[in-house]
Amino acid sequence: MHYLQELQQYVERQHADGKNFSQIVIALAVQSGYSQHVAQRIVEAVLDCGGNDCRLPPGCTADGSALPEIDTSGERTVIELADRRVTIAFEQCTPRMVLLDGFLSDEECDELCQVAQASLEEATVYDAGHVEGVLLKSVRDCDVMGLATTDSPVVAVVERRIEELTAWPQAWGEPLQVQRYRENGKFEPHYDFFMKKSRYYDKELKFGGQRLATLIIYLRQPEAGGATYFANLGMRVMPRKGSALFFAYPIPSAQSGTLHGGDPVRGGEKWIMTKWFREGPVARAKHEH
Ligand SMILES: O=C(O)CCC(=O)C(=O)O
Ligand SMILES: [Fe+2]
Repeated sequence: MHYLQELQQYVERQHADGKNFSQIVIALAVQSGYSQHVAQRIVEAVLDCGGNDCRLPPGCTADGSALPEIDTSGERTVIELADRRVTIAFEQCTPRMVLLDGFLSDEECDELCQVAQASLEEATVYDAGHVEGVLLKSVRDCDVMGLATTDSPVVAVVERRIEELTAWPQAWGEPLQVQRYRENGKFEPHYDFFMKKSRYYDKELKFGGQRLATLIIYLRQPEAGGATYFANLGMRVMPRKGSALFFAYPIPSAQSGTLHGGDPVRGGEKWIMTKWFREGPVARAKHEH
């Protein structure tokens, strides 16, 4: 009882200080060590807001700085971007996640696969003990290539669309990375943020800072398997051509609830394209995962 009262007082104090719903949830998660999901339930209960306030998380980190975010306010189902109407298929507050349909046209998806095809290379993966990415097929089995805006006009179009969608400068994101999974190709559950105690951490942080969020765009859907799997949420997002999945991790730890992977492909090929958003300008061309 005593403990609950302290939690309640903590939340009420934050509220009185003018913090909004998302800020209180994040502050409580950091302070208490609860997952964001549990922290959200506590704040909802204390403020008796039923979570209504969290329709539009303003997109902030624990220290109040900005995050890439997709504006889903107003219970809209469609987002009108300058060059495309996008449908909101699913959204949730914590972890912040938005699934969009029709983010790319079929032609754009095909063109991007075409552009990437000739330059695909075996993917590497970051391992805490190494400064550079390593080949580790048991963890990540797919081929990748980084796209520059000069590779095709469609890359520049998509980069601008992502910038408008997330209100995040293109320069503060890594170059788009196309990934091709063949049959049995997979990506074991992992976090996209950089691990603090790893050997690669300092090197990565120097160029653009920590990763804050991810946008996965599905370019070609496999015949079976290949869902994006959120291991701690028991949630699978099926790869559908042209759709895009956004998720953010304002706290770069397990508390973010964003442990995810790509299920093994069981038929056909799965092609995706990933954008990783950083805290600041990314100052070099090539990135490894
Ligand atoms: O293949 C997937 O669905 C997940 C890809 C992924 O985790 C990433 O690009 O960071
Ligand atoms: Fe990932």
